Amino acid sequence: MNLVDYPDRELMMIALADQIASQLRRALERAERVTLCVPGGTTPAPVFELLSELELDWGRVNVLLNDERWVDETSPRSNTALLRRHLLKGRAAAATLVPLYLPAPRPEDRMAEISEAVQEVLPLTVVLLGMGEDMHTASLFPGADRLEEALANDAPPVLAMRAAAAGEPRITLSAPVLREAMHCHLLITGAQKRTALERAGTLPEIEAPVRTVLSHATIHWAP
Ligand SMILES: O=C1O[C@H](COP(=O)(O)O)[C@@H](O)[C@H](O)[C@H]1O
Repeated sequence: MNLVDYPDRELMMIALADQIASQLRRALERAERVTLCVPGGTTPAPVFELLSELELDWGRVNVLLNDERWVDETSPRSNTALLRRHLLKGRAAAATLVPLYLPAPRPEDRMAEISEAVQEVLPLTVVLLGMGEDMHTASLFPGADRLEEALANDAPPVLAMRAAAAGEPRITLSAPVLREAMHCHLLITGAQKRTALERAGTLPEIEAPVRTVLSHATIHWAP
């Protein structure tokens, strides 16, 4: 595991935002457009705030979530709303959001459109992932209904996913799309997630889905 320990969260968020911005800048020297893929949840807002003010040709950057809860943007659970509040503003307002949620009762109702839009922005240039204490990443939850399919090498790029621990239905990128990213970062905070990360290294992917990216990712941890 390529694990970087930081003395505190603030330092970690600054270092991580700088690394992501440099990787995007370097990729923009060789490609017309690049794709940044980011998590939702409670951890990444500080890194989003820092990134949104960094110098970058944001007009050539696609921004895509790792996963979304099937709720509209008025919900406090919406990862898209989090992105709009903390990342897609300031300099980064010029980036293009590729939505993982479109209004409909179920993810399956809009899957064809969403999947087509996602495939147009692959491969991911930089993926930043989070992890839950249950060792899920994106919406690859232990015990989820389509987890085995999502972990397979021939998985479709985007899947609907349901799991007891997930609350509402989810839509998520699959494991091969995450693993094939040019640069992969996993952002983890606190003692409980550190213990969960170490445990994930000893378990099969089906029990600890985050394991699917552990050999590809730089893992950033702070207490
Ligand atoms: O539900 C989700 O959880 C994970 C972890 O979130 P956190 O609140 O523990 O930081 C997140 O990475 C994912 O994108 C989100 O949908």
